[in-house]
Amino acid sequence: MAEHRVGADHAFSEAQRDGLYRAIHERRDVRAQFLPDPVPTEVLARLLDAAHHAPSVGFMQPWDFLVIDSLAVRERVHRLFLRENAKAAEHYAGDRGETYRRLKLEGILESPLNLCITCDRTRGGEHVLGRNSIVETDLFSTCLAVQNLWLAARAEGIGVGWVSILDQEELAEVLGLPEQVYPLAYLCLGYVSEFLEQPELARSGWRQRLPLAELVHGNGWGEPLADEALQEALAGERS
Ligand SMILES: Cc1cc2c(cc1C)N(C[C@H](O)[C@H](O)[C@H](O)COP(=O)(O)O)c1[nH]c(=O)[nH]c(=O)c1N2
Repeated sequence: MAEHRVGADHAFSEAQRDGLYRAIHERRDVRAQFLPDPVPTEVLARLLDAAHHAPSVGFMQPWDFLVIDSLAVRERVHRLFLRENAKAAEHYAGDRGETYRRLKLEGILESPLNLCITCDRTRGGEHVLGRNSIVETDLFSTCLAVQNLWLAARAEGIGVGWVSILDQEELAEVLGLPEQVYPLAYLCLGYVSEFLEQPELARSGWRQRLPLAELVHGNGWGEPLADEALQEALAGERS
């Protein structure tokens, strides 16, 4: 009798799995490597569809997508960024301040396309299944839509950069958002000259990836894992 492998009926083929993990590991936040080439319509449609297939609390689907190709709108958003980034820079002094000022933290004008993914906090009515205790679950859901799009974009060879150094109220005004609609993610999209191997912040010495083995606990905070083999496997994972 053939050996039964648990899950074998439902697992993807090895090549498909490799593709998924590759998208996860080689996804980057892109700021400095955008090319001006437009994102083809059918590719953009696939990315938006990937985002729309994210999980959401109570199947609320609180997201909307603003496709921003107008240079005038991008210039307005870029001005918001410059203002907020000047404020952010004040938090860092000395060498750290100099390093901060050298960081490229957005590609709003260089990328051919910007996308704002919003969260309608009222979608689904008064009571959304699963959102009784934790009201932020609509925001969490929308983050998952962002991640779906980000990974699908990597598979399509398209870079995505998230710009959060923006005043949300001013951004909402520039984009004409209704009161209940929160501008959750402002993204820059486009083909790239390269995908960096490491996060840009790691490369510039700002901050390194933490060792995974130190972040995984047993049955309570700080408890060792019962499964020592898992502990060893985690220690061997890529940095
Ligand atoms: C919610 C949120 C908000 C931001 C980011 C990410 C996320 C999840 N990141 C990108 C962030 O710096 C990046 O993800 C990490 O440095 C790790 O790099 P990779 O994404 O793995 O390349 C980001 N990057 C940037 O240059 N400007 C920004 O304003 C932001 N804002």
